[in-house]
Amino acid sequence: MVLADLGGRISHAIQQMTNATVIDEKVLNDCLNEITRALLSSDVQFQLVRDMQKNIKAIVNLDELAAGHNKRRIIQQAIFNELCKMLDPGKPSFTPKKGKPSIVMFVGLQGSGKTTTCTKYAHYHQKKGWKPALVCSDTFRAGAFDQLKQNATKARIPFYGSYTESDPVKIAVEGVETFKKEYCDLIIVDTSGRHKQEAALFEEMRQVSEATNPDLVIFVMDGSMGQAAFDQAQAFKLSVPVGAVIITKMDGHAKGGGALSAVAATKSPVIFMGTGEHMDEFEVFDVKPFVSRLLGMGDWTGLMDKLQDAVPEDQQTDLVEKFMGGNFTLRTMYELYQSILNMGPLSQVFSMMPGYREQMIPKGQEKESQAKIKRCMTIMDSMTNQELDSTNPKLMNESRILRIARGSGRQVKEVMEMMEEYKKLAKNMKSVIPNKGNKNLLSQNMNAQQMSRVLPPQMLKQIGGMGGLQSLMKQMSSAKDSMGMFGGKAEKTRKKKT
Ligand SMILES: Nc1nc2c(ncn2[C@@H]2O[C@H](COP(=O)(O)OP(=O)(O)OP(=O)(O)O)[C@@H](O)[C@H]2O)c(=O)[nH]1
Repeated sequence: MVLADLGGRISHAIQQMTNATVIDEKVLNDCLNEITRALLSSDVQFQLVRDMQKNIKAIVNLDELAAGHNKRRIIQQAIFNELCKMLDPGKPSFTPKKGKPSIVMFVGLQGSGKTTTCTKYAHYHQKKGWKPALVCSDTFRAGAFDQLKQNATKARIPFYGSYTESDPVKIAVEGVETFKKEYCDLIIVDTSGRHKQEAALFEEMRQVSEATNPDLVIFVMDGSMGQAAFDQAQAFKLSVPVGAVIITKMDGHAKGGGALSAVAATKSPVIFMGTGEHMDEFEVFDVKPFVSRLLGMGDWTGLMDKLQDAVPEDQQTDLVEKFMGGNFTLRTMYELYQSILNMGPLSQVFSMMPGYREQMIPKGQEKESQAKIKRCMTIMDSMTNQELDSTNPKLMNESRILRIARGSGRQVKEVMEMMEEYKKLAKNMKSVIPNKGNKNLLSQNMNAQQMSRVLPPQMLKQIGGMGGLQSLMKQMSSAKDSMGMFGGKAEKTRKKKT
């Protein structure tokens, strides 16, 4: 069962229980049995599921619950807490410190997504001001060094490896020494994998670990891994001091069970998850928001963080001012597009909203829309400052349009289409801002109709048109109230991520 289905089945079981007129032993048992079946078919280890059921029953003693107690809330809370407990080993992993050299070694089976994840991890930290570097000590798979080199070059991250040296330990040590001298503060060592858990793989990992003495060993696991996840994670933990886990491919046919089992086997937390092949499809793994999302309750904290990252705080008022003041110029539209691209793939952003279902944004369509946004930005790159800052559409005469098309290498038709889109957006922006004094766009309680007018058309299409937007907004507002209880609320005192 894929992760989205697991969440769906658990929330359905809770909903069934909530619909019952009276919650008695039978209703509770039916609910817990359905959750158990869902978890087992998601490959969560049997013992973990059995313990969870036992714990919930111990907490929710229906006879002892005094009259007046809200049984539903207590049961829901117990299920939520138990799922969180399964994902929380109770101690945080080693966290590298910016400016202080740390060595992080990645281990995992071949094809788990290790090399891709090393680059994502480096890129994530680089964006936050770190100086990462990548070492390829995978001498087993032909082409491994080329892959890392290609990824690293794309992300502008320094790398080290060799086409001729066959000793992985030697390469790892040389790479680490090289980057220490260059004052890199995050030295990431990618190791080789094998298709199966083999003695040779574990011996090689042990030697690389002994020689480089990493501050943190990260076990990378394919999220679609089945029942074998527990044994696999445990085998790695027995060979090297695994301190954290990254689950990859959570976008595809991922089974939530793998994550739960890996935590139990390694007694280490999941710190990130991979949600796609692209560099930015990588998210910090926080237990409460994850379970919240699993139960279809959304992740307000993650969403707020994403929005915060996309438009830096000091520029937020600026952007809103531009919308409010009616000065929706082409430059404003450019900045808006830039923020959308900064947020990363839209499916990732929307997956944080309550009620979101993966099918809402088909993958192919998302790529097409992002490409269209980029095309528009290329066109705007060929405009003069006067054109970008003008609010007079008449300024864009034929000769200017021809010049822009030539300069950007796009067709005249595309420039005209973009101008039409701009005019529509500028008009709609004005119409949805009734109170110029109120700077808080969200507090204006826009309805779906109004919202649809200010969303770039590509974005609206991705959400599933008007119907998709309506259901999304409905679910957002109804789920907002229950968020506090599930810990998914954007806490004001939320810790700052490093
Ligand atoms: N959809 C999806 N694909 C991923 C993700 N992470 C990695 N991949 C893909 O999985 C495949 C294997 O990834 P690699 O990084 O080559 O795997 P590896 O573990 O380094 O393999 P070895 O170097 O052979 O041990 C590649 O096609 C990646 O693009 C993810 O989060 N989502």
